[in-house]
Amino acid sequence: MERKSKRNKEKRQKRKEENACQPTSEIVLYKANNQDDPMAHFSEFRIFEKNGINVKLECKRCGSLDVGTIHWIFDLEKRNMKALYEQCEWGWNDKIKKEEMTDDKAWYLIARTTEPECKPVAFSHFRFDMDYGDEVLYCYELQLEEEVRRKGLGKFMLQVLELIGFSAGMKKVILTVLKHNAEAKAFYTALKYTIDETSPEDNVLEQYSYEILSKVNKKLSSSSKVLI
Ligand SMILES: CC(=O)SCCNC(=O)CCNC(=O)[C@H](O)C(C)(C)COP(=O)(O)OP(=O)(O)OC[C@H]1O[C@@H](n2cnc3c(N)ncnc32)[C@H](O)[C@@H]1OP(=O)(O)O
Repeated sequence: MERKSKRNKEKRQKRKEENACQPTSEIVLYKANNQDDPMAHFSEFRIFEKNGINVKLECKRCGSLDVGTIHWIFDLEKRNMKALYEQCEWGWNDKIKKEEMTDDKAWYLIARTTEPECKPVAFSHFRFDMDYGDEVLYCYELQLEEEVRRKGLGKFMLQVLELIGFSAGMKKVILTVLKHNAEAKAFYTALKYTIDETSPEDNVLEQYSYEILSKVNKKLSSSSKVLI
């Protein structure tokens, strides 16, 4: 008994010390959002060469993207998602979507073919943000051109997002998926994303056309490394 209570006391003390060492949410988010390049620590993950795809990843704030890239991002989003949005109460609105996608908080992970073409073929719009009191990497979009799908690039990019988010101290990677987007649902399920506790549940009064999925940062403790 005595040993146990002593151990409990030690545990409580350790937890107290750990909590005292935890930076506040504001600091964690400030640091995450003020990085020059969230991929700086993961240069080895910039290249994806598999199944006939040869692309390079770059990670930039929306404000650092050139007009041509922003135009392509919106065009791909519209080609991939407009019909799905229109199948539910969300509907599609160019102006609202453009505003969301060019918000100051928006970060982009972009895959381009190698030189000399440097043609963009896939992107993710993500943000470091607070969500119900948690610091999260919110994956707003992961969009691939049709010709590069089902070759492992989506999986690779999502894993890079996890690396970026978890190493910046985010508690989870979270996203919203339309329930009738069967391909995306199969993809996130294959990558072990599960229903987030904040996902709304259908009831007799209200049915939701979307669900919120997440993957938790299991290693988040004082002993894990926040790299920035
Ligand atoms: C938060 C959001 O952005 S939701 C919207 C997601 N984006 C879209 O719906 C746009 C159109 N689709 C896409 O851009 C892509 O197909 C994505 C992002 C959904 C998936 O990326 P991909 O590169 O095609 O997937 P990837 O090849 O990495 O697949 C990994 C695994 O996911 C599963 N998977 C992926 N696509 C499918 C599919 N269409 N049907 C069934 N399972 C699938 C498989 O288990 C696959 O492994 P396998 O190929 O060894 O069987």
